[in-house]
Amino acid sequence: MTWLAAVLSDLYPWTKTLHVISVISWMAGIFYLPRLYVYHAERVSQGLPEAEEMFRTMERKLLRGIMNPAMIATWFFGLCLVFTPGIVDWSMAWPWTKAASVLGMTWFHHWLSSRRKEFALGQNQRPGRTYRLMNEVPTLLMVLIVASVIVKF
Ligand code: HEM
Repeated sequence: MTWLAAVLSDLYPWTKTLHVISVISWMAGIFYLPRLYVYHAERVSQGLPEAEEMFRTMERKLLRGIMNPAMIATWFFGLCLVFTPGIVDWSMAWPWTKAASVLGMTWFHHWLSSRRKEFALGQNQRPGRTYRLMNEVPTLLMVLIVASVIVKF
């Protein structure tokens, strides 16, 4: 065992603690930001321009201040867990369903980030209903991820 593998093994419970804390912060934003977009899209279409600036500030702070750092921390501690000896058995299905789902979650994060830039420029074309529907994407991925790591099929 290399020194790095030994360090990762010693730190395992703490790495997992930090992974789950980062996950909670990331998911809080992933579920809240599309809700903000629903209200933002609907308020603007109702002609309330004074609300526009407040929504833009809330969206920017949530994405840059919480979601981006939380996503990076989730990936960092998640990959530390992957490289911890004896944790991931790639001959099982769960690491693959988890990997596919976290890639999907990361794609969704970037999709939200692109939509934020459109809102910031006043160029959102999508109705509130689109954001309501898209809110189901992270819910489905979360179910797959949690079942993968807990059931370990
Ligand atoms: C972003 C890339 C991610 C990687 C590389 C990753 C990887 C891992 C690994 C290897 C474990 C250790 C499993 C074990 O100790 O048996 C783990 C645990 C866990 N992950 Fe992730 N993960 C990622 C993202 C996520 C996300 C987005 C969620 C939730 C939506 C999540 C939720 C969890 C939970 C709840 C555990 C603890 C399960 C337990 O042992 O009780 N992970 N992760």
